[in-house]
Amino acid sequence: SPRILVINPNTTAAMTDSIGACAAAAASPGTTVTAVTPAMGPASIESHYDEALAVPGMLAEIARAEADGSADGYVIACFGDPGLDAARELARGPVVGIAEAAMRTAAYLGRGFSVVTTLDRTRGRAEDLAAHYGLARFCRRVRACEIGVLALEEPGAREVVLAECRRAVTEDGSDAVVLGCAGMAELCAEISAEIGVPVVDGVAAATRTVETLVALGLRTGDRGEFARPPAKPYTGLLRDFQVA
Ligand SMILES: NC(=O)NC1=NC(=O)NC1=O
Repeated sequence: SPRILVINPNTTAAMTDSIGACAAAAASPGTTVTAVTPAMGPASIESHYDEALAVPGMLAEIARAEADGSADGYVIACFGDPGLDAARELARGPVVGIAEAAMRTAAYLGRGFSVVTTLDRTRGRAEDLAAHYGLARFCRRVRACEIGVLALEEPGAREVVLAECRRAVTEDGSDAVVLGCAGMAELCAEISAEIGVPVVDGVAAATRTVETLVALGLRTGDRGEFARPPAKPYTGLLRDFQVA
């Protein structure tokens, strides 16, 4: 049975627990889902700086799982898809980010989707990812709740997210809404029930996507761009990142 490692690239264990529960709920009965928190990195990812500093800790989790042979595929559970291409160089099995999975899934559901994310400053990243994945024509708008990632747990946050999702339907004419943060995963069912269009949570979408790729015996091509990185020294805090 497939073993999926879900990596929360930030270092907030409570978020890892919530993400892991959503991934496990989405997975098929025979699939094993393990969620992990990196040993180092930002408490949340809300800027390019946070995203850059999340990558080494996330990659270390993939390197460990590859050394153990303990995972058949990986989910990177942050809406910036941090370190996705580097992860694909290290992993034998498929690696899927929650933004790519959610956007590709939403594109099956109609002519256009809106993304509802956290801080306004992260909207550009979501727009860039849509374009990078060839989905700019499907992504009608990226909206921000102006709620910090760790503030999603606070009272009143879910109402703000719900209101923004409603506006995505009434103002953007979107056929689907994508939740633009792993911290929103547990709100998906509730928001879906309220707004009358499909709501895509990237944690669930990525988990099922990895499961499907593994079941089809598919993995990242390792002939060229995504071959293992060339061996070389890394210094200072990165000295343990030398690839065998
Ligand atoms: N757009 C986002 O808020 N992304 C995220 N930051 C995190 O720490 N986790 C996410 O999913």
